[in-house]
Amino acid sequence: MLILQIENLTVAYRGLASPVLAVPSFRLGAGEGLAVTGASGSGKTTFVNRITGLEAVESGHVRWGNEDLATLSEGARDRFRAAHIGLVMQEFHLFPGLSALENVLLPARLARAVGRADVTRAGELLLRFGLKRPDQDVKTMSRGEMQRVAVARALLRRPGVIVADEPTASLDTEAGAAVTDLLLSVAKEEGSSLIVVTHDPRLMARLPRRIELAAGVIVQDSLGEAA
Ligand SMILES: Nc1ncnc2c1ncn2[C@@H]1O[C@H](COP(=O)(O)OP(=O)(O)OP(=O)(O)O)[C@@H](O)[C@H]1O
Repeated sequence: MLILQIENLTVAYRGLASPVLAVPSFRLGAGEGLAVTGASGSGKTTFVNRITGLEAVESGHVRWGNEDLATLSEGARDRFRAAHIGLVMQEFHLFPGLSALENVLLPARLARAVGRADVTRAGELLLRFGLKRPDQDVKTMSRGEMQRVAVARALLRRPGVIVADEPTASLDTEAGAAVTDLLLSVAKEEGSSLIVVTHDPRLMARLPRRIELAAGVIVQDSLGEAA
């Protein structure tokens, strides 16, 4: 169970008058759900890339429990992410030519030896997600099916934190609703924190807390409104 605590996080690029992200203080309790919204260019991806350790925290602190991503090397951040964060991206990043099952297992295969328990869990996740053909090549799947494979892959190692960047953006209403249901129900069952970047009002409405970014600043936080 990991609490997210951000302090004085600033991301600035040379030549730009102001930082693209400036978060003086932010906290998300373990197991909580958060929607991150904001116009194009407001800093959502920048935020996600820093809290997941995909990119270095050069100014400020991003702590998950006692681990400060600002103090970790790229390799250590990668290991931290592999152990604790399940990532679902808008572009699914699946490998065509590999089956659904192999795609779910791939990150685990790259990180370590894959055991029978991993294969069993991968198959169970796919089945639960309504994908009855684990051997189907992902390149023959619909977008909704591919996104469900990507969600299954993110959940294989039971991450304490699930981060999804526009997980329903390229899906039709029905497929988007299916992916939303899966993310919410699995996060709840496993007690995982769930952070979702989204413009999708249906998805937003189902998360207990919402922040809005504008020009790199959190301009609205529904937690503050409720208090
Ligand atoms: N490497 C970079 N160098 C300069 N500017 C950058 C760099 N990366 C991002 N930016 C700028 O930072 C701002 C925030 O970008 P970011 O991708 O986080 O926005 P976003 O909210 O995710 O947008 P979208 O919804 O369009 O994906 C943008 O103005 C972008 O142009």
